[in-house]
Amino acid sequence: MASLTYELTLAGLAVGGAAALTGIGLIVTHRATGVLNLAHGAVAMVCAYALRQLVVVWGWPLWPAALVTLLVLAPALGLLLDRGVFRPLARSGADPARTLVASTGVFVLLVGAAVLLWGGGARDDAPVLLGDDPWLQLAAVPAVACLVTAVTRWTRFGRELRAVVDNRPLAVLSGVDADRIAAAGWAFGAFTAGLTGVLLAPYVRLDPYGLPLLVVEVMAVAVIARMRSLPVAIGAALAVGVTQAQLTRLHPEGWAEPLVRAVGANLFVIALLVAALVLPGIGGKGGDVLPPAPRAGRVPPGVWALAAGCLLLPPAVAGPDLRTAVRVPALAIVLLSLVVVTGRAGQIALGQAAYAGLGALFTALLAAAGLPVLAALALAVPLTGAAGLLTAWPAIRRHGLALALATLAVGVAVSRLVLTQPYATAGLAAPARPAGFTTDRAYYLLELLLLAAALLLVAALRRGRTGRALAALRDHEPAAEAAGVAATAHKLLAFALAAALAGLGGGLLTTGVQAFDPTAFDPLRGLLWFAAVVVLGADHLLTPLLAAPLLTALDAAGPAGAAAVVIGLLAARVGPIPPLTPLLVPGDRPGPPGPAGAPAGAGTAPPARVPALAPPARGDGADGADGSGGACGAEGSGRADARGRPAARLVAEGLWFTHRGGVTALRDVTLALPAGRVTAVVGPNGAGKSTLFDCLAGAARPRRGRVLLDGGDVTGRPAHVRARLGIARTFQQPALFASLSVEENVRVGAERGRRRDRPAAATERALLLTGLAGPVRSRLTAGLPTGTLRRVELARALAGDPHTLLLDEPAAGLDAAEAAALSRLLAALAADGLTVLVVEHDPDPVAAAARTVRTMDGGRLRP
Ligand SMILES: Nc1ncnc2c1ncn2[C@@H]1O[C@H](COP(=O)(O)OP(=O)(O)OP(=O)(O)O)[C@@H](O)[C@H]1O
Repeated sequence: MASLTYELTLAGLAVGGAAALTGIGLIVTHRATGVLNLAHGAVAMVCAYALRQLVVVWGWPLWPAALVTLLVLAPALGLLLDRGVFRPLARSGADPARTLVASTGVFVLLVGAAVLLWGGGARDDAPVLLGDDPWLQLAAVPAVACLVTAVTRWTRFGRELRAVVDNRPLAVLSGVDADRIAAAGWAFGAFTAGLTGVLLAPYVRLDPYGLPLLVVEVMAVAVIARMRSLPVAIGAALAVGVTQAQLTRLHPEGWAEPLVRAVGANLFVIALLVAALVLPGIGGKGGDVLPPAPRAGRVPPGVWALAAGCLLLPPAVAGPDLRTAVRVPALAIVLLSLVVVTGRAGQIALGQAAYAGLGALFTALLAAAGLPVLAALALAVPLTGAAGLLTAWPAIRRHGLALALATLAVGVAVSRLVLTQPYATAGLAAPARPAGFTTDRAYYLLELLLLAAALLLVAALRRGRTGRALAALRDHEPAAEAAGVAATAHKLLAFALAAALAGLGGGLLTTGVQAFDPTAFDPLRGLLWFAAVVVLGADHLLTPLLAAPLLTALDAAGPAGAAAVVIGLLAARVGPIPPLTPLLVPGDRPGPPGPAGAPAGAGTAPPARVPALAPPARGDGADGADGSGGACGAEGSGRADARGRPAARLVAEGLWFTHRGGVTALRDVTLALPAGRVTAVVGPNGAGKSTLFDCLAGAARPRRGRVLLDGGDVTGRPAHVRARLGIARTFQQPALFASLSVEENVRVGAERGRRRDRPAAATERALLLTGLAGPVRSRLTAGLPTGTLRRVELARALAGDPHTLLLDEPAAGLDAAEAAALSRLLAALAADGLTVLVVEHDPDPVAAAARTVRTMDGGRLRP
């Protein structure tokens, strides 16, 4: 028994050692470059194949071949990735999401290239580098860790590396060559990837798919180590490795047996799932979702015709056998799911293949249980949607890197723990096609019908209120929440709907090809589909219609791996070349929904006492009413308290707030905002004004104290709820939804604010009030002058019919005339009963016009 324990521990330590090497490589690359290299495993696989090529095919002696592979080839590959992909991205200031897309592209590209070069089959003749002694393999771990520690602690390079990690711009200013540091990080990361691949290949079968995915699984250890601590990564890797090995001793009887076996074989997957979903996310918050393409555009009718032609061609020209073609509409529906979740909602979704697989599995299981296949499909779709909801719940609070990892972890876990497990799929037959649709041609037409229905559904979603809210969240999450959009609910909706659509596609696919094949829903497929949709234009309905025939044709007609190489090349270059919406005509954007439905006349005009904002004289395309009307100083029509003073509508009561870094930004701040008055808070940089503002608007929660609205405690209410209660806000930097037109920006506020019953009329009124009712209403906000952007933000805030308006430095970037017009407007709105808070740096014209001006300093309001 003791010797079995020893043997198993040793085997576990060997696996854990390889995992630890992966963790070290990932952490070092991440620290030096800021990139979590998803393609680490693909580099490992390429190096393992290269060593095999040198030794087995070309007959080189083992050690020279290993030295060439690890010390020349692997670092060269790392440098190539740095120069060819990631450095241009870093220089162009690409956000983390785009970098992730590029690393997904590199992953797909390397796998495709390996399949092209060496074929897709598994090989079991990988050269063994360190013999059978696991201690030797294990010794490599502390050796590499010590090397890394010594280099980072005691060399000039290490000091510079730490300087770059701490503050890259500052390090560059003090003469550190950050590019050199990043290049070295990539070279070293690729070396460790190579070492992992070469050590692991003899123990697992060498194939282009398995090894990269194995390395994805062991990413868990780097995540557990918060991409930071080498000892934690090593400890976690060894612990999981040993536990996994020891689990093989358990042999429970009955139903638990296959489950324990599955868990025992996939403990790293479970660790990844837990690390990605349960541990606090790595990476920052906000602004790191996939950005929209800079311009949506009108698609020339010819392109739509081409797409329709591609889809209609097979049944028109091919004979009765459409074996390959039946994959196309099903795949298009799966890809359409990515248009919803990634394109419209901006969420990185790397695990979509899992939902397609679950849809296929549910359809097959329900059909096997005796349901007619269409009923099985109809039930499988909501079931998959529910699975999407369940898995999205912990994932949606994450952003960027953490979200990518969470969705990838879900994809890998579903594939490993469900789709490939005998307890879920043993003896499962593909569902028979529905009666009347048994021939390929008839089935294809049925799929086309369902695809058309799915397209119509998604088109309606995108055009409507929900689509605008999703785009708003994607473009600027804090601003969307401030406008009243419930972020969590909308993201869940996007994930669940996308999962349901992917489930429909998966169910159709498995019924179409008459086989349940788990490899069709492998996590690598998920990466390929994600990359394909992103490079062809994620937020466009045409993308799935073009990508599905392209991928299917490349798979069927091209050499194996060709589709992955093409898509991988495009995705890896997605940063350096302009974002790919090649089929769209720039600038030729159809106008947003017009004022149709808005009642004409009095219903849309600003109230007589409120002057509209003057359009700037610069001629930015805006037009509107003349701002000369004057209700200046006509404040104070709000309700009054017993002593005749206006009653306070919004009250901050003894607020204390401490930021994460330990800075106490608010110290016992009490402020009452009377209804029907403009109140200003002025103060120097760092006084705490924005923090107070965030506490009032619901973007931050005070440590102590309360926020009261009309006497009710709203301290715990989030930003979108406060917007619905009537508190609207603007931001210090204009925060707008870049992919929406001016009018659509305002419309989001009208649809989500305090009064939502007549959004078209409310939008029109806000546009008129802010001088934006002319042609500028259909412009995208990118490129508009700051003064106009501030007016769009104000219009969005006013469109929800708030009773309280919080304005953060509204005069910043305005010229004197614009600022004067703004203070006239605010005074008139206050005269109409609006409660206004203006936070300003200096007592400028806007703040000066306020009835009450309070000064803030060092987190306290002066009496
Ligand atoms: N996210 C944050 N994390 C840590 N500290 C913060 C954060 N935001 C602000 N602070 C600190 O809190 C204090 C108050 O900052 P705040 O932005 O509220 O001041 P402010 O008066 O609005 O200044 P400014 O006009 O420059 O925006 C400052 O010392 C600032 O450095």
